[in-house]
Amino acid sequence: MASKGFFTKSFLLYHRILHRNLSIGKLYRRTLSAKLPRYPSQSTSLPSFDDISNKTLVVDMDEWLLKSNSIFPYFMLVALEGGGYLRGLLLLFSYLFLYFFASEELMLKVMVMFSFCGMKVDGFRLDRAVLPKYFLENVGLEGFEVLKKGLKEAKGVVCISRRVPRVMVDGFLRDYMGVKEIMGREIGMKYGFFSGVLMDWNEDKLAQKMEDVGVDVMAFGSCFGKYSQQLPFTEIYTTTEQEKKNWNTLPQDMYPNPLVFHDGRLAFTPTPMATLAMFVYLPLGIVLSVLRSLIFGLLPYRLSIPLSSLTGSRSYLVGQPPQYKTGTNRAGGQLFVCNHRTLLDPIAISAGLNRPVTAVTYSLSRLSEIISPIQTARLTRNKEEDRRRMSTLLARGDLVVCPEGTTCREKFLLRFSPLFAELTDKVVPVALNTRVDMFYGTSTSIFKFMDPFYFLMNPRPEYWVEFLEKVPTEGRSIDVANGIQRKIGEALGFELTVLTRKDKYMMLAGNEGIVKA
Ligand SMILES: O=P(O)(O)OC[C@H](O)CO
Repeated sequence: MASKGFFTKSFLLYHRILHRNLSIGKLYRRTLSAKLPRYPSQSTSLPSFDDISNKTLVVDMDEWLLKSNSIFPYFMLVALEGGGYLRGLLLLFSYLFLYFFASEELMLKVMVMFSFCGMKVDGFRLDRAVLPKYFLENVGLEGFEVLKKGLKEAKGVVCISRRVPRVMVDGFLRDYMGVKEIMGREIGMKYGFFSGVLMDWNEDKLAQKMEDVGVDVMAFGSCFGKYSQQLPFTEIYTTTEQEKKNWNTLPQDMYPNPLVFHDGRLAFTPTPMATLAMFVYLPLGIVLSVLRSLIFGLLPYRLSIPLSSLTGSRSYLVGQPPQYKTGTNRAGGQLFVCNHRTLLDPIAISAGLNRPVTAVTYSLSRLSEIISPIQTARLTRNKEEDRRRMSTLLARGDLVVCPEGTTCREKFLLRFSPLFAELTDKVVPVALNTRVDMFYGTSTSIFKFMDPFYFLMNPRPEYWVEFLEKVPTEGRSIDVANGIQRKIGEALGFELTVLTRKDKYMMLAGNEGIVKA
């Protein structure tokens, strides 16, 4: 009996090994052979899989979805936006120092340590507020098509990130790509803070996941070839970095969820060289920012505009500003309604008109109010009180209102709050646009009083101001507000949304955006 049992067990073991080796052999050949089902490098067509309803796709984010394999910029964003300039500088120097002799794994561990060590776990939102923009700009269209098809038709999709830690990719994959199952490396935590220690990639966890999923698993990413002996993939698709260079970048209009809001100061991808250039430029940027602030704060517009253009900034006036004087309509002044790009919008309008205006504000920091070169007046968010305040101001002179209630960096217009339409019989819509090349002049952080300085710190900040035809405010105020939103949207080529200030702050900062004075 015992020997029979022994033989049965031996036979089963032998069968299992043989079966496994045959499968491995098959996979191994596919992985090494030139006939490997490689993804066509210059084609947008998908690998030839038709019915995938019974299959699960495992997609390696770094190797399949992203065009560039360089992950330094994501760590620099965490270091700079989450930690500050000193942390960013330390990360940059350590990276440049280790670049020539450290292994990829050591570099990764050092980058994680410098970016995360000591950062608070609670409230870590960079994966939702800052990083998605940069990941999206690096998504390859060809790789994305596979993921999209998988999410639509396959039994399941698992996205894995073997290098960039899970806390960094979670927001991007979940909110913008629509992936629900995400596996990645973890970072150690202690007492509510990141320790900065990068945990090893857990191959067993992936193997376990695959076992739960079943046998029909298609893998996308070269790394899977190495692990084909342990993991039960039926097909492996790979690509090389060279091939990915020929991939197209995912166009913005194909983002599964549009990127309306994002946060963070940096307006460029912080590669090592770009970051170094930014640090070298920073002292000059600070001088420029102070100089430009003084120019606009102290000099009349006929001097400040040409002088500031000598410092590199540009303002463009599209079309003619309205030709009339203050006090010619029944309300006293003229009501200007604009979209909101930065805190400097009313100043840009005032410069375009070449006369002072008053701007109504909501949740503006006390410092911004004090240093503002034009008069500002607070709103309360109490409709009756705000109507009263705005009517009084309008009776005294020209008034600028940004009915979106918060700034938007991308080519979208938020919902226009309709109160302004109840104040006067005609309003002048103003379409505004800005361009920055190094720093964003808006934020949701506690340091938002720095916003205008950051805008003016850019090497070449630009403003476009376009005064549109006057619009009568007849009919329901909400229709008037929507009509003006549409007019400004058409002038700028921006998309209209019904999103609000609250939506923006909830998404980026996890609060309602009420700044304490
Ligand atoms: O800083 P934001 O983008 O919330 O906009 C602030 C508003 O201009 C305050 O009135």
